[in-house]
Amino acid sequence: MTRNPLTPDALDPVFAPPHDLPGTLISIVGFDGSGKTTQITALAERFRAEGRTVVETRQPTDWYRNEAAVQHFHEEGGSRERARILALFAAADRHRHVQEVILPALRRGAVVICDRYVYATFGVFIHRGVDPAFLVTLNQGVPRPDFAFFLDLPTASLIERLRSRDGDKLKFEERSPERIEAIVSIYRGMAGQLIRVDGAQSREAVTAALWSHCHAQVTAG
Ligand SMILES: Nc1ncnc2c1ncn2[C@@H]1O[C@H](COP(=O)(O)OP(=O)(O)OP(=O)(O)O)[C@@H](O)[C@H]1O
Ligand SMILES: Cc1cn([C@H]2C[C@H](O)[C@@H](COP(=O)(O)O)O2)c(=O)[nH]c1=O
Repeated sequence: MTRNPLTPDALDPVFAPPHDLPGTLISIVGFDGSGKTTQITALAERFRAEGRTVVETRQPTDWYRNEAAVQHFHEEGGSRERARILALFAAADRHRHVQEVILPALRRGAVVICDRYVYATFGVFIHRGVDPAFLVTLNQGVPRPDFAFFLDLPTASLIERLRSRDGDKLKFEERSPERIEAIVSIYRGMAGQLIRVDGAQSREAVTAALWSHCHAQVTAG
């Protein structure tokens, strides 16, 4: 599979100018099993305890996930041509989710915590041979998160967690250490766009690290 490099500034044109809405957008990315769901639940609990309205959401949405071709692609893999087609669908799903869920919640002043977001589409589709510039074009105009975190873990730890959670029911990428490594390297290449957090720490330590980055600004909002 061809892997095109993602240059450090390549992601910048994807984002709209900084939003001035009363809410806060937080994205948490990382390979499957890195602890995103666990941390989103923990952060949401903390923000609610501070009296904030929180919207927990995710991309891709079920509109994308429930499509048979998508499920086949994630379970069994597929060609670069198929990946390009699904990249179009994933971008449509993202723009729809931004317009219908994220922006309305930010306008209401909510803390929106999004599992994955646009970063993950680069991880998945560059690995499958899609040109990064094409992905930038498709996804252009999405709001830049106020905070975007990357939960970084060694491949062996990811595999251990996925196996203990899902047994043998692993997806195409999850079944191969080389594929995991390739996708995680794409996330690491987005340094500068993402705040890296050591996801191998205890659940509580990861939550504390995320909280320390964002709580002051968010609870003041
Ligand atoms: N810090 C941690 N230490 C040990 N185990 C953890 C930690 N965080 C999460 N886990 C466990 O690892 C597994 C994966 O966590 P979780 O479901 O939160 O990851 P995820 O990134 O949301 O996964 P996916 O993308 O596949 O939905 C779960 O069984 C969870 O209980
Ligand atoms: C297009 C697209 C796909 N993904 C992928 C990455 C994951 O393998 C699955 C979602 O898995 P989850 O563990 O159920 O969250 O979809 C993505 O994350 N972003 C995309 O744009």
